[in-house]
Amino acid sequence: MANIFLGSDHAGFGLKKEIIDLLQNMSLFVLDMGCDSETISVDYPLYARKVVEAVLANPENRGILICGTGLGMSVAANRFPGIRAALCQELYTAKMSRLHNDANILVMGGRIVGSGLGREIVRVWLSTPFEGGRHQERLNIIDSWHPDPKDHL
Ligand SMILES: O=C(CO)[C@H](O)[C@H](O)[C@H](O)COP(=O)(O)O
Repeated sequence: MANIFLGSDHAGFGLKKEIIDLLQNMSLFVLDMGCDSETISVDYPLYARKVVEAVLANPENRGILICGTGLGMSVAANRFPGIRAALCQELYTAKMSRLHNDANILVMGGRIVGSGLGREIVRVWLSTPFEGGRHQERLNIIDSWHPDPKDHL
């Protein structure tokens, strides 16, 4: 299984800690790229970028980003070619984001998703494969717009 890189702002810090606990219990390699506190206000794009760079370094890598709503993190991460960041606040979207979109970053809102649901979303997201086929052809169209993602880092 891939290495998993996590990032949050202050609003996502609590849920991120829950998810790290889950992933470590699953014996996965996990790296927390910050932030480190829920009491100090920070800027989510800085943490989105750290995780984006780690995910783009190896196609096997995955990322999980958490802010208050998940919106800021998904907007920031999806600015980067090669990133397919999926904002998932329930299980169906989490499953489909892997089956159809080959999402390489999962985004959640720490002020929306509780720890029980958040853990289930992560379990489903990590265990669902990409279907390929017509979905790969659609992703190829997107990738053709920016052939080398590293040019945009
Ligand atoms: O989506 C977001 C930003 O667009 C996130 O939810 C942030 O976590 C949120 O904006 C942080 O809000 P705060 O009032 O600065 O805690």
